[in-house]
Amino acid sequence: MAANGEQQSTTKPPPAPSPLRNSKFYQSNMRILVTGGAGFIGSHLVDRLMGNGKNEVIVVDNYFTGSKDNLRKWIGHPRFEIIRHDVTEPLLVEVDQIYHLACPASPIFYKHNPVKTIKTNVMGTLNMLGLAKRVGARILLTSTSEVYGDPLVHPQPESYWGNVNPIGVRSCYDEGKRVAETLMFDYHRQHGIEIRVARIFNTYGPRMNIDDGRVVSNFIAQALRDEPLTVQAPGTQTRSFCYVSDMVDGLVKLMEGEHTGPINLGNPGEFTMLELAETVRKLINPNVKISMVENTPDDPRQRKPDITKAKELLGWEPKIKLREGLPLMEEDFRLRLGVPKKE
Ligand SMILES: O=C(O)[C@H]1O[C@H](OP(=O)(O)OP(=O)(O)OC[C@H]2O[C@@H](n3ccc(=O)[nH]c3=O)[C@H](O)[C@@H]2O)[C@H](O)[C@@H](O)[C@@H]1O
Repeated sequence: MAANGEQQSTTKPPPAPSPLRNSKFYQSNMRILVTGGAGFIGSHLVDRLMGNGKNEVIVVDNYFTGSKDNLRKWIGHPRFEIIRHDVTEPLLVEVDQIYHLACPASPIFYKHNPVKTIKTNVMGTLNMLGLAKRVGARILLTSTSEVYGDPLVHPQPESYWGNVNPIGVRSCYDEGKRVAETLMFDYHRQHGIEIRVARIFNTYGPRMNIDDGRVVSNFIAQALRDEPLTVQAPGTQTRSFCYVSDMVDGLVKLMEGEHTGPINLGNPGEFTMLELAETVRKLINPNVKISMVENTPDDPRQRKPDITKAKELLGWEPKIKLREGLPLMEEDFRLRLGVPKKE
């Protein structure tokens, strides 16, 4: 281990990138693959990558939770391509960078077909690492705060190994992402692949599926529909919510920087679910009720990122506070649900 806690590559140099990169007539545009690019975070990342006016972006998605609608503005653009493909099957494309996001992230979706979830994490990551090795691409994995399980250390630094139930209903995702991280580091050590590992904490913003099932989208949709906000018991469990544009900044900085990670990306502002419900109620609909409902097994009791590494190594920290981000998401949900703001 190096002094900063990162794993060092012990063997081969990285595979050579395409000869085009070193040729006299160098292509200035990067070819970037985004798996899960039609999803919530993926589509915001695509906007950022396309926005620099040079990159060519290829999206791969099986549309289980993603939607072409999220990419509407890029469809037909000469530097943009979209492929309906499931990452559990191999893929061959010539690219320079791979952002590997593909996997359902909301507990109700990842628990819906747990065998498929773990296959996506394990075989999907193997396939993308195989592609990175073959074409000499740098690959970034979006891992998750769920690798810390129900954490006994608070806040969670990257050096914490976690407290995960290996046979619980969440393990298809938690353990799946843990294996995905292992595969990333094994390919790095054994084959010299250039890797980047981000551990993403709860993220929210426009384009989340309205019936995604995660807490911020649930509360906003419920407040707009005049339905009670469903706080899962005990309501004192905490989460830290990062606005999606901050998250995308962090992902791009990690990919472009020199550090393999793992690096936590999240907003350290910590709230109980009851506090979140109160905030949403005050902001959107003061008449709405809060109802306490049953929780699901193994729900982490506390979660807050230690972002010292992200600050020091990437010069990144989130800018948007929950109170600033929620209204932006409210606006998007109002449009999609057809609920105009009352004067
Ligand atoms: O939002 C995310 O980015 C994260 O969402 C999930 O993690 P989790 O923290 O369980 O997300 P939620 O389903 O939004 O639950 C957060 C908390 O809110 C509570 N909750 C959820 C839904 C609801 O209607 N009411 C409610 O009180 C849950 O009990 C839990 O304590 C995923 O497992 C993570 O991979 C993902 O990074």
